[in-house]
Amino acid sequence: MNDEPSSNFSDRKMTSGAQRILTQIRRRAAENKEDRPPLYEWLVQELLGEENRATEVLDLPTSTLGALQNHYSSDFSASEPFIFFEWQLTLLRHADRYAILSSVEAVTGTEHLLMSAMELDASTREVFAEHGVQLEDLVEKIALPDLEIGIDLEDEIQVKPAGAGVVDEPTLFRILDASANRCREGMRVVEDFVRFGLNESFLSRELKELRHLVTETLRHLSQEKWVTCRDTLNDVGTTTSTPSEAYRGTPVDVLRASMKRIEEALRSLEEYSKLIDADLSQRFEQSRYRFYTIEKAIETNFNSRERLKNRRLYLLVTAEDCRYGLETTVRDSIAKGVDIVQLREKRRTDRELLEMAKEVREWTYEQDALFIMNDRPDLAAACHADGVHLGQDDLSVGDARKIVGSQMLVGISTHNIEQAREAIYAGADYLGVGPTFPSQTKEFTDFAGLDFLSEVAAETNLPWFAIGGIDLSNLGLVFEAGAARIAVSATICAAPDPRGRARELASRLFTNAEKNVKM
Ligand SMILES: Cc1ncc(COP(=O)(O)OP(=O)(O)O)c(N)n1
Ligand SMILES: Cc1ncsc1CCOP(=O)(O)O
Ligand SMILES: [Mg+2]
Repeated sequence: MNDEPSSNFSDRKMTSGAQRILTQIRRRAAENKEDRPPLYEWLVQELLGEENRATEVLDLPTSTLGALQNHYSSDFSASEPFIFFEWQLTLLRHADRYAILSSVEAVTGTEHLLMSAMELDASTREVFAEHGVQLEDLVEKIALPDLEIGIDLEDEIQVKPAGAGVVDEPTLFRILDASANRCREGMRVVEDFVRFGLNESFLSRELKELRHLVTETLRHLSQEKWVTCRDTLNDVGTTTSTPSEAYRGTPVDVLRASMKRIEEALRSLEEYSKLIDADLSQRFEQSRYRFYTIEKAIETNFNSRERLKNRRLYLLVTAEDCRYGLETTVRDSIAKGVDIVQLREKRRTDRELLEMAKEVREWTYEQDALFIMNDRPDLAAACHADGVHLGQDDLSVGDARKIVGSQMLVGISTHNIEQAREAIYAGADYLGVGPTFPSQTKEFTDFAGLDFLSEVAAETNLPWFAIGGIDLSNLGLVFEAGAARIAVSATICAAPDPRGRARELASRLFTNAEKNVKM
């Protein structure tokens, strides 16, 4: 069976079986452009055509399965004009829901694709009903018992009932002492991950600073008395542990558990210190909010690194600057190694821009490149782009995320190290770093230059792209400054041979990455 989890498909957790079947349909749809492809019929045909989790969940007698396969072996004509990309997006949105219902890992598999097809397409539903299969039956088969999916494991902890007046001073100190330790220990665990696992200088420093701040606040809380009140042997909490506490599958599980512990501990400190000093309580509250921000930046950091892994060549396109037109430039350059395309149009009406964006979206999708919309989160959302790029004067990351949601990539232009730090802290997925050299595409009076690239290289491993006047002649200097990724425009769009230029740039980036073992 080809149903092992795979993480490479549109950043979803999806089994390789489901991924392969969707790729197959996409190919069929691409070959069959003029027709209105019968996508649901093709999907079911593929699902029934092999042994997989869908057929396993169906669990049909051979004769019924044979009859269904027979039905789906005929030629179909579609009743609706589906665009593959949008069709797949809807299908996966529904499939993901079923995946969440069926396991805590929420890996989307062939059985979830089948159920979404039955949910979304009346004719699929009818055909299966004729063969005695109802969607509800399949849902019942895949759904975990409530106990396993909805349970809050913390509720299982047995704590001695606390009567009125039980929180006397020593008890209060014991609570504060336990929370303070939990908080500091958790912070060490997180710092270790960020420092040694992510190799992130800036975020490590932020964490360290926050740990010192919390320690400083604790110092004001007559901590010397706490230790004398400590009574570890009689602490009921030391012997109670939940199943989730004992199991940590990956370092990221360790990290996440620790981040939650820190937040809980800070909350506990905040609440119980109110009984002693309201100002100190407020400081714990501020530390908790600051930690939420750092948590988000850490999560974004490793997610973005995964999503942009091996994507090093980023092309900015403006139709009128493309010597061979927009479509040829985009398609040819992706074919030769461009991994990300940004539509950067400054003089279009919104309607024109959205139409163009939808086209670039299709071209990039067909060739597995990412598509980023410049400046406009609203249009990025409307055309289902992979991301949006923001300048220093555009919307903030937070405001853009309100429009594009948490899954879309948000990139930010930065021109000095403070802006780069701020962007990391704000949860940007990647940085544009420049301008490095004078550019044919945009006029500048000030240049951040190569030194800025070196500063960013020392500060973060969040994906960042050196930009501004980069071409084959100065690429060596850009690499020497520590860049592993570049964003370019004129050197490809205005080149006599954009394919050759893209190939050469991609090859040099690849060789550089091999040398430096950078992501
Ligand atoms: C990848 C990338 N980096 C930087 C920029 C520049 O963005 P911005 O400063 O907003 O300027 P405009 O491109 O909007 O003129 C970018 N677009 N892409
Ligand atoms: C939009 C932008 N922002 C900084 S440099 C630049 C233009 C990049 O294009 P080129 O590679 O042609 O200099
Ligand atoms: Mg901009």
